[in-house]
Amino acid sequence: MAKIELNGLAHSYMPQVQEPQDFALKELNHVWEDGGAYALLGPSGCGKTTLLNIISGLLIPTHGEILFDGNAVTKKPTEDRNIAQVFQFPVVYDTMSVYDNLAFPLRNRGVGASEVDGRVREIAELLELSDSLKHKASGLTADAKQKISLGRGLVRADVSAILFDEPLTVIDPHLKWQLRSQLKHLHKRFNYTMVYVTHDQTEALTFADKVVVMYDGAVVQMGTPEELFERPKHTFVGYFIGSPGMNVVPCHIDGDKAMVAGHAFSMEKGFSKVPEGASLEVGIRPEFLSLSREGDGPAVSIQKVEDLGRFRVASVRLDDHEFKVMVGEDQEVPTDGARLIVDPTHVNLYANSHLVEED
Ligand SMILES: Nc1ncnc2c1ncn2[C@@H]1O[C@H](COP(=O)(O)OP(=O)(O)OP(=O)(O)O)[C@@H](O)[C@H]1O
Repeated sequence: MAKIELNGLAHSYMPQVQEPQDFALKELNHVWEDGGAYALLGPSGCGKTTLLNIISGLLIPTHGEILFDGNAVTKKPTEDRNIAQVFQFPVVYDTMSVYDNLAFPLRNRGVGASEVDGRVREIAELLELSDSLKHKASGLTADAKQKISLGRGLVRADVSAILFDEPLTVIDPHLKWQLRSQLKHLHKRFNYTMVYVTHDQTEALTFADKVVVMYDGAVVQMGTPEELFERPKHTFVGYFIGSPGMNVVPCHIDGDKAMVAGHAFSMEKGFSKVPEGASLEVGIRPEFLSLSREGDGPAVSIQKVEDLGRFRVASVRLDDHEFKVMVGEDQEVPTDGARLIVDPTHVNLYANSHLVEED
């Protein structure tokens, strides 16, 4: 498998580029390690497919270059990049058996029959397709066909990378959960370099070692699921990752406190690097807020409480600002006299939507 380097990569679909907004993909410099599992996560239109198509060779970027193990492949066609691809909809040969479908990418490369057999059976076993190897693909359900597509993508061990474009979209929710875990297991076992496009955070967080969060054509953060949760580098990451997402409200700074609507939120750290004139916000995840009748937190009014099974989410109002607060099943939601208690170690400060590093 290969290390993938993206050097100064940017792409515009316009014939003449005039301003930054003309770029569907804004400048990007990244190294994706050999054997890493990367998820490209972001809302519709943020540039995920554009980036994947540049990696696969369907698009030549307007600027920059892409290297596989140090070799530039920027202008090479897909067939010369030695990659496997799995798409949103199944790509299978209906008239062939499941076995022959899985064997196809290997036979196509002239791999010997006994190696083909070993590899096909191993992948079939891991994807729970062993019992249907002799069946014709035409009679199978859409789910089973997509499993074959995944198997065809995973069957060759000598590819530079495997690229997945929303491969679980057509899959039934229960099987989706199972396949996500199987993919993770397959990655651990074979150490593939995997790039996986999705707009589903659960899919990205369970599958990937590193999640690349994209927003408006730019990568706003690349990190482990823990990093994205604990230290979102952009307010968008805070909103997008987590359910419910991070609370983000305007503030100003007074010493080591963030002032929100005249109330002080202690942050227990200094921020001397706040850019002058920037628009400031605090970001606090619902998990790090609580409600109590005691303490010196600001008084809030409870707007509604939603029961989500293992926990409840209280929506509370502090002047004009709404906060979501995660409440455990065994905790009380005070109906009157509620105060908002903030865990100061988990208050993040944002200037013009970007995280301000603490001193
Ligand atoms: N062939 C094209 N010609 C012109 N503009 C395009 C083309 N393909 C994509 N775009 C634009 O580029 C931007 C990024 O699109 P892209 O398909 O990469 O996003 P995405 O994150 O993959 O979205 P989705 O999840 O909906 O597939 C969008 O504004 C889109 O309209």
